Amino acid sequence: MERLVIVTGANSGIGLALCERLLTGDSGLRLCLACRNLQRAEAARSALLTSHPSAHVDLLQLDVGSVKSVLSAAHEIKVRYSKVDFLYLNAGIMPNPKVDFKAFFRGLFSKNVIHMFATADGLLTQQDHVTSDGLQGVFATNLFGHFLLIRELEPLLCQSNHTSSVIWTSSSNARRSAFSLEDIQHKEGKEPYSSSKYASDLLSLALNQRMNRQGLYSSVVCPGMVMTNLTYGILPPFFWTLIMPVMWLIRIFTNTFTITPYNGAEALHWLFLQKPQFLDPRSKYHSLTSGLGKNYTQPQKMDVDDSLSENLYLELIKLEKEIKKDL
Ligand SMILES: NC(=O)C1=CN([C@@H]2O[C@H](COP(=O)(O)OP(=O)(O)OC[C@H]3O[C@@H](n4cnc5c(N)ncnc54)[C@H](OP(=O)(O)O)[C@@H]3O)[C@@H](O)[C@H]2O)C=CC1
Ligand SMILES: CC(C)CCC[C@@H](C)[C@H]1CC[C@H]2C3=C(CC[C@]12C)[C@@]1(C)CCC(=O)C[C@@H]1CC3
Repeated sequence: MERLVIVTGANSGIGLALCERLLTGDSGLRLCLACRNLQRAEAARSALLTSHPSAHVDLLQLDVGSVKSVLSAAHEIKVRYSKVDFLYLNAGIMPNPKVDFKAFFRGLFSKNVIHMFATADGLLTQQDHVTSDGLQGVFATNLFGHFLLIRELEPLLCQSNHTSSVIWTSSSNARRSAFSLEDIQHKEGKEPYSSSKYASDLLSLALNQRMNRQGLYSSVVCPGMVMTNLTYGILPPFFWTLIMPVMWLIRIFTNTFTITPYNGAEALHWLFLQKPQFLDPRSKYHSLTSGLGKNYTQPQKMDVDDSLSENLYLELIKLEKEIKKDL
C-alpha cells in the first residue's frame, strides 16, 4: 500500500532536500508538502516533479505558528488520507539572530573550539515575537504547532497493525540550561531557539513513553550546520560570501559541518529506512559528513530525563486546553 509522508517546512532547505531524497529512493510513496506559503510550496512541487515526473506530490497549507491553521490543516489531512506513515516535523525559525562575537573569539582560542562550531553554545541569541494566539513565536512554530498537529492526527497515526513515525528536526543547539519547565515558552530568556529544540528532544521522549503501545514512534534528528535560509539570516550576505571558504575548511575538522541541505537531510532519510521499533528513544540521530564528503548517521545520547519530559508533556496538554477554550 502507498505510504504517506508529510513534511512540514518542505519548500526549502533541509525539508526540500529530504523530499528530493525520499522520491529518489522510493518513487511509489505519496508526499504531502505542508507549507505556510502555497506559492513557495508550488515552486517546490514543480522542482520535485521535474526530477521525478511520475511522483505523487500533494500540497497542504499549514502555518505551524498559528493554532487555527494547524487545526484546519489537520482536518484537511483527515479528509484526504486514511493513515499517516511518516510525519516530519521540520518547519522551524530563528528570528532576529545575533552572534556574540566576543564569545566567538574567546571560543576560537579555547580547547572548546570544535564544540563551539558544532553547537554554537553561548554564541547565539534571538529576539522573539508574540503570535496572534498570544504565544511566543519560536515556541509556537518550532514546538507547539507540531505538538497540536500530532494530537489532532492521532487517529491517523495510531492505527491497529500499523506503525507510524514522527521525526523532529532538532539541533545540536538544543541545550538543557536554555530550557525551564517554569517558562516553557522562553518568555524570559534570549535563547528561545535553543529552548524550543531542547523541548522537542524532551517531547519526543514523552511521546515514545506514551504512544509506542499504540504504534506511534518519535525520533529526533540533528542535521548539522547547513547553509539554508535560516543560517543565511544569521550574518549579512556579504559576510557569508567572505567566510564560505573558511566554512568548507572547518568541515575538515568537524563532521557536523554538513553544509549542504542534501547532506543535512542524511539522518532524516536514514530514519525513513529504519524499523522505528529498533530506534533508541533517548538518542538524537545526527547527520554527519566526513572531511572526504562521505555522509553517515550517528546516534548520540540526549541530555533528557523521564520526569522532565513527562512534565513538559503535561504542561503542553494544559496549554492546549487553554488555547482551545479561547478559540
Ligand atoms: N540550517 C541548519 O544549520 C540547521 C537547521 N535546523 C532545523 O532544520 C529545520 C529546517 O530549517 P532549514 O532548512 O535550515 O531552514 P529553511 O529556512 O530553509 O527552512 C525552514 C522551513 O520552515 C518553514 N517555516 C517556517 N516557519 C513556518 C511556519 N510558521 N509554518 C510553516 N512552515 C514554516 C519555512 O517556510 P518559508 O519558506 O515560508 O519561510 C521553510 O520551509 C528547522 O527546524 C531548523 O531549526 C537544525 C539544525 C541546524
Ligand atoms: C565569524 C566566522 C568566521 C564564523 C561564524 C560562524 C557562526 C556564524 C557559526 C558557528 C557555529 C554555527 C552554528 C549555527 C549557525 C552558524 C554558526 C553560529 C547553528 C546554530 C544554526 C542552527 C542550528 O540549529 C545549529 C547550528 C550550530 C552551529
